[in-house]
Amino acid sequence: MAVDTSKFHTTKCWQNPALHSNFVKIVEVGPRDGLQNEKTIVPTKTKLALIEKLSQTGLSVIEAGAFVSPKWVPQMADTPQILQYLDKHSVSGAQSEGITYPYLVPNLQGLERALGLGTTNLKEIAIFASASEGFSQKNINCSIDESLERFRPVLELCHDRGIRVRGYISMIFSCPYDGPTPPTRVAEVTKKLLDMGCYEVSLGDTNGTGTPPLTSVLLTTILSKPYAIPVSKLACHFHDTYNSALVNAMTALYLGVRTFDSSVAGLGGCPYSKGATGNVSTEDLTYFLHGMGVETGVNLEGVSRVGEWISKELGRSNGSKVGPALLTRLRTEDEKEEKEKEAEL
Ligand SMILES: CC(C)(COP(=O)([O-])OP(=O)([O-])OC[C@H]1O[C@@H](n2cnc3c(N)ncnc32)[C@H](O)[C@@H]1OP(=O)([O-])[O-])[C@@H](O)C(=O)NCCC(=O)NCCSC(=O)C[C@@](C)(O)CC(=O)[O-]
Repeated sequence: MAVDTSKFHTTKCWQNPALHSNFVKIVEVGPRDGLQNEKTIVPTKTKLALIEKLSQTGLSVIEAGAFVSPKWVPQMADTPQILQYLDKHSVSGAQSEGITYPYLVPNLQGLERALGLGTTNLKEIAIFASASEGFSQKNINCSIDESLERFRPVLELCHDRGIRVRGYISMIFSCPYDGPTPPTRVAEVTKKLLDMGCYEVSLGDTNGTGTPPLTSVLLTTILSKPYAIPVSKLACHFHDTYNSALVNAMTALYLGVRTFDSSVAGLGGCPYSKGATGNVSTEDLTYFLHGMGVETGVNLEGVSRVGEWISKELGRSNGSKVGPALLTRLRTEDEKEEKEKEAEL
């Protein structure tokens, strides 16, 4: 019997009747998570061009850099110049208006470096904790509890200055140093970050070892008592190392998550998690979400062109499957149209 595939395009098979929002916010992390692991230092002008190009694709949040120690992550040493540039351009009414550009901040020193620049464009920062002790030590040189204590004055100062704070948690499923991560540990750290004043917590599958059952168990644990964290406070940050980011996103979508992080061209990796590759690409995530009948506000063709451009600039292969396929199809269609026009003359 023939299958009527047209139904697949109209039936919102993911839609849980208890959840109403049909909009997903995509947080683009390419300029930070995507570039932080590049071996050769990417010129500041390339980073700025990337941010400007991404700013024209309908994305509403673009993580722009990290005020971390330049000795630890040299690639992020020019973040002050990036913040200053974006400040000037948003003030003069450039296309970046209405877009949030958050920066990673590991401690008070990082926040003070950012505030010391005297810009008006610092609207949001992100602090980053870990669900595993081993990664916490390797990444930020302290235990999970110590990191939360370091974040307290950061949150207080941000609160005074009206700066929103997002929280990240790394190694939500497993850690290369400590092995499997208990879901209750992730739930505890999530609750602590929210209680301290983060408006949202992004759950990071840093090494991409998640699967749909693991995603389901983790989210159900966080959403259920005794944690009972509202799903609107959660975002998912899936790396695609084992090619499972989209099926995990599907699982999270079904459970009500409406914010996902991704990286143009699938750029990225974490300097302190060996073998970790990039986030799910923004192109693949956008195509998948649009195919599910979800709105994102992101222009898929536009972001695919940015993915093609940055891959060439960095001299690496494009980590997106959708971007190159879509652009090839569009070019083939254009050529066909040209030939038809010529034939008519
Ligand atoms: C947290 C520290 C600073 C601790 O590093 P430390 O060495 O323990 O810090 P310290 O307080 O002892 O200071 C040592 C030196 O660093 C300086 N320093 C201290 N703080 C800063 C700062 N903010 N900015 C600039 N300089 C700083 C400080 O001034 C001093 O300089 P010195 O006296 O030697 O010249 C360090 O470990 C660090 O910067 N780590 C960042 C690592 C990182 O960026 N990792 C990647 C991002 S996390 C990630 O990718 C995961 C995520 C978010 O995407 C989600 C996921 O996928 O899981």
